[in-house]
Amino acid sequence: MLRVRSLTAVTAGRTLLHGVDLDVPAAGMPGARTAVVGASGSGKSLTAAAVLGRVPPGVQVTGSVRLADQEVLGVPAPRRADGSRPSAVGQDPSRALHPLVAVGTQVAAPLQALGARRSAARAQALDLLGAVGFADPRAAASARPAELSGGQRQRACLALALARPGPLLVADEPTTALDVVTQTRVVELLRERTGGPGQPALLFITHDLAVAAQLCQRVVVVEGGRFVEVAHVAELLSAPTSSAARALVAAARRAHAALPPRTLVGVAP
Ligand SMILES: Nc1ncnc2c1ncn2[C@@H]1O[C@H](COP(=O)(O)OP(=O)(O)OP(=O)(O)O)[C@@H](O)[C@H]1O
Repeated sequence: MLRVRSLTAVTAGRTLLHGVDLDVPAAGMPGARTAVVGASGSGKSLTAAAVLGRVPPGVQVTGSVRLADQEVLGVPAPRRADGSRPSAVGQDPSRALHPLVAVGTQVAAPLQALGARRSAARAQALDLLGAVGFADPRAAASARPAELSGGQRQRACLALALARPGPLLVADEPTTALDVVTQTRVVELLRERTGGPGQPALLFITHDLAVAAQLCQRVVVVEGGRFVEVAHVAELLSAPTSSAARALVAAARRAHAALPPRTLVGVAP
């Protein structure tokens, strides 16, 4: 579904991404939920930005990003053909939400655009808001984004991204502003709604290998703008080969040990 080749990002003579390659298979195939994991500043968000056509000004990218067989490098997602337009949930939810429009109206809009009647779209939007963890979906639906907390806005963005059908969901640290319980719920939701037949594939960006391991079958480890290891999550946890992967595994194990059992499933003790 997604094929990135020789992706290089340069700014002011500094190379930020060194010709990286990345594949995310179509939903229903092994690896349809793939995580890019690395320390802060390693190049994760730039990779996601290149896939979404949102590279910051002053950063030049070269190489190839093919999504559903279309070359999309440098083309912002809204300007792409339907079949090659990914949906996104990111670190900064204010980018995705219109500040003046009620959240429920925003989540219902793509459902209506797909042909649902207004009342059906509204009901589905309430279901999605409930699924992302709003205890009172009606109150969330009638709120403007500024009336929500940062974590609530992030969940509203996730509901919006799930309402938009697409070949790929790019989720860049979508759980950072969330408490552990809500984080677990959002990870479960992403596992239910991505990667299966008829669902979008998932490119999941995180610094937290433990979260990636709960959700994704394949992990790509990034360090200093290079993709240093690609492995099945179980292989990576049991036998990491790069120093970056070993550090991530050690950090995930420490976090796992510090949290109650079952909070982080999928990471061996
Ligand atoms: N607009 C920009 N101009 C110049 N350098 C940038 C720009 N955006 C990112 N960088 C640099 O590119 C490198 C990779 O940044 P990126 O945002 O991809 O990191 P990251 O792995 O997502 O980190 P984090 O987990 O902290 O979000 C960093 O060294 C960063 O300073």
